[in-house]
Amino acid sequence: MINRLPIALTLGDPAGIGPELAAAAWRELRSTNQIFFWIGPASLIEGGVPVNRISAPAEADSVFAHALPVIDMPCHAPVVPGKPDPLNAVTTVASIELAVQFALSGEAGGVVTNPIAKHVLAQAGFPYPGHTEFLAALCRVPGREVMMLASPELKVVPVTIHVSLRHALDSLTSERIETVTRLTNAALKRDFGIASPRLAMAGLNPHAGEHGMMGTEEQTIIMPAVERLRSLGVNVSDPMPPDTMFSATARPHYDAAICMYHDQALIPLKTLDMAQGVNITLGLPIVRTSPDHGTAFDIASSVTSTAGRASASSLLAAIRIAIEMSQHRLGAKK
Ligand SMILES: NC(=O)C1=CN([C@@H]2O[C@H](COP(=O)(O)OP(=O)(O)OC[C@H]3O[C@@H](n4cnc5c(N)ncnc54)[C@H](O)[C@@H]3O)[C@@H](O)[C@H]2O)C=CC1
Ligand SMILES: NCC(=O)COP(=O)(O)O
Repeated sequence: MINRLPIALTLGDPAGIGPELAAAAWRELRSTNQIFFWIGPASLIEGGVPVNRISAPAEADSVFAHALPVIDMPCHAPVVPGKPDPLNAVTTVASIELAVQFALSGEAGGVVTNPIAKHVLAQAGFPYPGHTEFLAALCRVPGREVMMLASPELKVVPVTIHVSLRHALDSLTSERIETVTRLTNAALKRDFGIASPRLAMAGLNPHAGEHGMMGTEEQTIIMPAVERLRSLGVNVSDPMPPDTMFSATARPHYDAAICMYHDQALIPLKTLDMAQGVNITLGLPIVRTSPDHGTAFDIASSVTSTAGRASASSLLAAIRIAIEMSQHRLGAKK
């Protein structure tokens, strides 16, 4: 089955590597049917990549083989690569909003986001800690958002996301673990075609608490969630020692690891495979993926002066997975 619905790719922070990656991704995909369009300032696409301004996603299909389709959305302040300006936050946010609108209306197969700098948006008054929470609000499902990072070797899901470690510990509840695990289980079936998902539950403490000697959250918070999940038919492990559960011998025994906090999940994934890691938001009515890396201000440059240091591999993986997820969902509707 070929999905002809194009993917909407957002601007991200215009001073980051997003514009350069959009151009690189088009070069790589222009002769395939992995069609996407970019929502951002057409003037930022450089390096000899032809641009064709479109006004609706449906126009992307006929344009894509010859030029990068762009819904032109100018920035308010001059864009200096590597030097983010909060004045341009309004365009960054508007690009995300429009992409979500296209996905909700069925005009786009899904949304792929280029990286944003959280602190830059915060300086401009943006009230969300990241895309994940903002997208849930735009889709009117706040609190149901679940972040998954996926690579060919590993899928991880942090139960708590963009909060300090201290706050993450305080906000860890059996209810949240149960909700995140149920949504992950459902997404593995719906979006990845895994009929009977196997889930690994991480412990929180060293040695998963060592029978209560090194912490009791495994017994008081995590295990009650595990028992409830099992009563609902979810195939989930007891809390596993976090230091060994990501080893090469452990990984083949599960389809995704449920982790207690952001870095417990993202450190193993990015260490194993930052180049192909993809960030996926589960729990939304739309498909949303993103590269696993950030804005990389340290290497951002205009394409004309670039040394070509930014790799588009994670963005390409994000586009491919968005298309695959969209196909799974379209197939399920038939
Ligand atoms: N999905 C998103 O919107 C994400 C946004 N961020 C944001 O990015 C900003 C910078 O975060 P950092 O922690 O510095 O992480 P980063 O991923 O932007 O950079 C870390 C290192 O990896 C390199 N790098 C990143 N992407 C690369 C690529 N495609 N090709 C080659 N090298 C690459 C960078 O040059 C840097 O040395 C932060 O403000 C953060 O909020 C971070 C992660 C995800
Ligand atoms: N560390 C992952 C990250 O920052 C991505 O967050 P989001 O912007 O996709 O919510």
